[in-house]
Amino acid sequence: MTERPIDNIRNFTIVAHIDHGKSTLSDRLIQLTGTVAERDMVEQVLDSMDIERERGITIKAQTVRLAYRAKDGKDYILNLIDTPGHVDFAYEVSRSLAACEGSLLVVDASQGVEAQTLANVYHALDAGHEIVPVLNKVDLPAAEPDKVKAQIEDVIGLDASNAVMISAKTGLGVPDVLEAIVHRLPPPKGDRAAPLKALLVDSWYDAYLGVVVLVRVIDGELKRGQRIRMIGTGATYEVDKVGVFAPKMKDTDVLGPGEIGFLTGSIKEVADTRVGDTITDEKRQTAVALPGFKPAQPVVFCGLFPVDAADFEALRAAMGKLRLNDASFTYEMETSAALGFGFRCGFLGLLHLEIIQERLEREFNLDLIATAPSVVYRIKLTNGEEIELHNPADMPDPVKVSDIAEPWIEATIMTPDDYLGAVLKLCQDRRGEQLDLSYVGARAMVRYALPLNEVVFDFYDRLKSVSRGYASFDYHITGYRTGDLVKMQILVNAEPVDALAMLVHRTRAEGRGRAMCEKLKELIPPHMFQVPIQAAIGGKIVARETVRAFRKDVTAKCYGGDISRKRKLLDKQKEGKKRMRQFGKVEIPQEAFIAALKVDG
Ligand SMILES: Nc1nc2c(ncn2[C@@H]2O[C@H](COP(=O)(O)OP(=O)(O)OP(=O)(O)O)[C@@H](O)[C@H]2O)c(=O)[nH]1
Repeated sequence: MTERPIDNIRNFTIVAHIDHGKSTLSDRLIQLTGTVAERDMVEQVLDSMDIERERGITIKAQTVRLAYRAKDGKDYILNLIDTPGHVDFAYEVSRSLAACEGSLLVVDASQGVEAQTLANVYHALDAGHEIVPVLNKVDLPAAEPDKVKAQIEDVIGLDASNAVMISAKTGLGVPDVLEAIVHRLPPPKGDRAAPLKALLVDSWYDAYLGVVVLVRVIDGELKRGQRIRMIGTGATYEVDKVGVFAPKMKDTDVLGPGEIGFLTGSIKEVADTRVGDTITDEKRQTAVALPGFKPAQPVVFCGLFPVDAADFEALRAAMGKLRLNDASFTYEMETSAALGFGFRCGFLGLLHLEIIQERLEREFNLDLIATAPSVVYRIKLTNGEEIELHNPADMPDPVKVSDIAEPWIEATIMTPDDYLGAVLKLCQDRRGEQLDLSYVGARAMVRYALPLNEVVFDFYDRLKSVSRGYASFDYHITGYRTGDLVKMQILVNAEPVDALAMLVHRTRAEGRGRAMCEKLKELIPPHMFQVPIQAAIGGKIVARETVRAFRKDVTAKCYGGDISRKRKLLDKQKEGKKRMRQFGKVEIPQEAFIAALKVDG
């Protein structure tokens, strides 16, 4: 096999705000370089998971190697590492960036710079990337490329005078992107004669190959049969296969400096690999390890319980399978008085939670109840001990608590001026503190400090609704602050429902309690007796609603003797019952648990 000269390699990512056309451009690049035969071209090759394709979002970093003959007649290898576009998966962005030398900054010419454009481009600049601005969607009548160029220069401070103008949809200008990658992004640097040094970019479980490790070789060579050592974990393996993504996995004999590819060995579990670790040769080790990354920490927790208690083991098995490919998702067994056996699960954010829940229900055919999402609180006890609280139901007795701290974030929101008032009000209502307000053309850019607790429920949905979809949002966690937080219980028919317990700020407790009771009143069907719903802090009731008594007779409307129709209705009601949970004498529908929390107090 011919050695690939390092000067002819380009490793790059595409950074963009959601929907600005990253996937469409990736597909075009794959198509133009003939990497995938025309007949195999499924739209959006890189977004391979079903849910990713349906929701149009990218979750796992994917890689593809493009072979490109440039106008100068030279053959190049272009490695594209895809990056996820959603804030929940920001950590996956930084690992992809670390494997590359340059980025394409894709900005929708009809929308301009958005919150995630900024967040992602700053990450790329931090990673030392060379950046080529690309203005996409110039085919749209609303495109204003000159204005957007000025924005890129003013807000980001990048020279946009030679931005590439394209329409990823029609293909216009896309060949210029390939030329820009070759001529404007730098080749990697590395020493083939040096001992092996490679970055462990990502790893996942493949049904046929076992654990597959995505690597970026910095120095030396990675070969089949080589014994390697992971410096961070200390583990050693023999390399079974090395190869590249073209875009399907294809074996090669060796990966040289600057190359991105995969290796397999007798690695048992994804958990045995550490993203950011340095891979070296067992016998001839590199002197200096790479700096590595901080592991992704789950920040949002919730309980997941099977609707049918008999599904508990199936749920455990399904979670184990998902965790194989997603080390950022954590779970441990939990029991709830109301819901029985289930799991306390940790996620990177609300979207991550929804995706995992959806995959469990869809791919594993499970019916689940999710409890209130909660952030991780740090509680100082009067005896000096400090604990982390992942579940409001486990809150210690308030007399033993000296203070409670909650995570805060810094949020960047960009919005058309027309909706600024509504956006500010929303942030203010969520205990936000304004840090900064400036303008980017006709769009306002605000920065707010906000408690994460106020953001996890429905902040993003509310933001989209008050701005008619025009505001964009990005955040990062800045640290913990103590606050006047109290545990609020919800009592249904005088019984506390642990799955609905939550920590709230004292000033917001009454409003939220009232809103939850109102919402539950709508969601809990009438019973044969009155069902009081109460919100309580300690022994004090702060809100109350009542579901009035009513006898539900579904067969009343099928007068006449059609017994099969009657049976069908009764079956349907039984089916409906399965999705209910019994609390004492009261049945609460499954949807109530999340819906009750999506209320604006
Ligand atoms: N008119 C027009 N539409 C485009 C163009 N490029 C992409 N789109 C459309 O814009 C939408 C979003 O494009 P995607 O490529 O899925 O966006 P993305 O940035 O990959 O989104 P994420 O994967 O969620 O980050 C799709 O409906 C595309 O068809 C373009 O050049 N012109």
